[in-house]
Amino acid sequence: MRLANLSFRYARRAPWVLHGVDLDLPPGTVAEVTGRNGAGKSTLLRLLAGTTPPTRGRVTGRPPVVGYAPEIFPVEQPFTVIAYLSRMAAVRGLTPTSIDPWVDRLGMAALLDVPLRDLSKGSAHKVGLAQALLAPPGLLILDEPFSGLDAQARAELPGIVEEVAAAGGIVVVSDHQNGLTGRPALARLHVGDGTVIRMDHDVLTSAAPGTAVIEILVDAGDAEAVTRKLQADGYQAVIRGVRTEGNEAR
Ligand SMILES: Nc1ncnc2c1ncn2[C@@H]1O[C@H](COP(=O)(O)OP(=O)(O)OP(=O)(O)O)[C@@H](O)[C@H]1O
Repeated sequence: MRLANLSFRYARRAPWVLHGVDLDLPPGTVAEVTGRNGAGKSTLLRLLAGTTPPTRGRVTGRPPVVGYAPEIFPVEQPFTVIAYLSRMAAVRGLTPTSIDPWVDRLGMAALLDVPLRDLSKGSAHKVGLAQALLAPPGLLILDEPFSGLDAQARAELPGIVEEVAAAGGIVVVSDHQNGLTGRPALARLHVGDGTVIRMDHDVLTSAAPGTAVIEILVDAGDAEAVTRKLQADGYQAVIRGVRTEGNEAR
């Protein structure tokens, strides 16, 4: 899946939330989105999920089955949990039994007959996660998935992420609680100043102790040549991101 020169703002004269974002997310990628409050993480997730169209630029190669669990599950719907999940299963062409494993894994058995609007915050969050997982997602977008979850569901979530990635799915998680930190190949997408910089955890942590990890800015057009030269000189060098606006790469 690829984002090409993607820009977004909420209104015509509003400031750009994201500007000129280029991003490649190969199958099996697990990425954690970081950035300060208001940086644009949830906006990026909605653009990835396709629930918000970009103002400019393109998203290509989005997998056909997208599971999206928003930060706040919309409970103002006239259904019980089981009626809602059954409908979601039917919409996706699945039988009602597709709900069972998620009821079990997320610990939702006692919630099935509860009206959505009576759910606690954490329980509503579980329903949001379950609906995103009903059909095996080629792209799974989780906005603050650990927020408000009880111990059983928290413990279950990293395994669920691994299963989706192992099946070739892309998983993108916005997570202030660092619930996936420690995963060996965790891509980090840092959102700030309207841009998204990719910092791969394994690159930063695989440096031998005592090794200095340095970041340099070069003209975007020179980035590949500079990287090859550094590699030829024996350095570990990767392009972490390109800032279209400043025409720089780091
Ligand atoms: N529906 C909206 N209409 C107008 N502006 C919005 C809307 N949603 C978000 N914004 C603005 O877009 C910017 C990015 O918001 P976003 O929710 O994507 O940030 P975030 O990084 O997810 O923040 P947080 O960490 O607080 O959840 C903020 O300035 C926010 O005020």
